[in-house]
Amino acid sequence: MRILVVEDSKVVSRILQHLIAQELDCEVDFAVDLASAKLLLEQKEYFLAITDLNLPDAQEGEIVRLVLSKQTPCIVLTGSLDSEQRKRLLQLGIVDYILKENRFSYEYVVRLVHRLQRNKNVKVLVADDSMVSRKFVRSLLEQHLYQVIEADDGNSAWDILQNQPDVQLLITDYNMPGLDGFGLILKVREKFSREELAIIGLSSDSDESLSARFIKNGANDFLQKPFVHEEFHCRVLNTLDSLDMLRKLWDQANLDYLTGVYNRRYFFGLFEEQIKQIKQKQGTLTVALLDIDFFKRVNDTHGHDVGDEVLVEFSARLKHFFGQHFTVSRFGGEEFTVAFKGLNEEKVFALMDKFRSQLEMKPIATSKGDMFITVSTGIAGLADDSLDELIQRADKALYDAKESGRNLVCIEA
Ligand SMILES: Nc1nc2c(ncn2[C@@H]2O[C@H](COP(=O)(O)OP(=O)(O)OP(=O)(O)O)[C@@H](O)[C@H]2O)c(=O)[nH]1
Repeated sequence: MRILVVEDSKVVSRILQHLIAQELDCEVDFAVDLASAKLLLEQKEYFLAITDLNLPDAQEGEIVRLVLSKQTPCIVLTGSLDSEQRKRLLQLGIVDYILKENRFSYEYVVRLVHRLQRNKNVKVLVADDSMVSRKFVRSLLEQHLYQVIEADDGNSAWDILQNQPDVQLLITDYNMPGLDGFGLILKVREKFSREELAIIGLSSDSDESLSARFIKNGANDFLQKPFVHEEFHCRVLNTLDSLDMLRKLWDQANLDYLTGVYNRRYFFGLFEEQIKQIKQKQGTLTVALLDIDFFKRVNDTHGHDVGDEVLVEFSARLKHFFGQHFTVSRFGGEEFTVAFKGLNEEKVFALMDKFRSQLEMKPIATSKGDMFITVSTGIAGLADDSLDELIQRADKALYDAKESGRNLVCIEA
């Protein structure tokens, strides 16, 4: 990714250069006037440009028109801006303008660029029965490079969310025929948690209690129509930053830091809950407990880092083999579980034995060369006991597999 900075002040260029190098993974070209910016824009393709408004050879903001004529998103960084200039720039379709006021201004620029990089992969659903309003919101979102999907009422928004669960932000109007904004949010929050989907409510209704009601019903934020560009973008930016933060927190709490598979805490949280339903419906749950054989030798012979590499690749294989349909977790050290809902012990045995033999045949590539490893596995099916007791029974079967020579799968006796 390549960024163009057009700035005649050496101090500002240096600050930007420093912050970009620290925070962003991209290449940067600097131009000090319109002429050199023109040359660069003819030679190279830019993800976006950050430009000063007044340059030594172009005092009237010509640089903005030039950048936009190349279909390059443009952020204006300027010392001052009157309300006429502001209006004109927004109408031209710049991403945003930032006043050079203090260090937070430059940090905001970098945060914005960072966000724009990610926005290309962020889907936003806009639900509004007014086409004019929908198109306006779409145009604002597209200036910030989001992928935009439109729905003209609450019910079609709900259908889209069912089919496209990777939508990260829903922007919904209040008054819509059929299912209104509140009805939609209530339905959505039954299925999508705050880590999965963020919601911003919109309304032109003058009822002043609407914003609080939207938020109490599960929206993250609310915007009163008509709104100005800047407020819209700041709120979307903040909402998505909070979503990212929540997701990071969720990952830290539920995923194993080394291998990225679920951790013990997630496993117990999920199955303590599910076990009740499985028992009520007389369903089946089988757990396999896996332990890499002689793993201590890998660490002792090649070092802890190589041990880590083996754990990472072992988890990746486990996830690849089972992860699409079943729950793979790391319980700690070199011990893992796979939980199989709806499969009995015999079926799980067949799957685990296939995994075991594939692992034995294909060495793991590490920085110290290829390594053959094997795994022992114990299997137990849910009976009339607790999750802890189920794990203990799988552990006993694992002990049998180790005692019987390792590289084996055993079902509880
Ligand atoms: N590299 C690495 N090693 C770990 C990690 N967690 C635990 N271990 C090591 O895993 C090893 C487990 O060894 P043991 O429990 O003695 O078992 P083993 O050598 O696999 O032998 P068996 O299980 O009896 O086949 C120990 O050396 C731990 O230090 C980790 O996150 N990274």
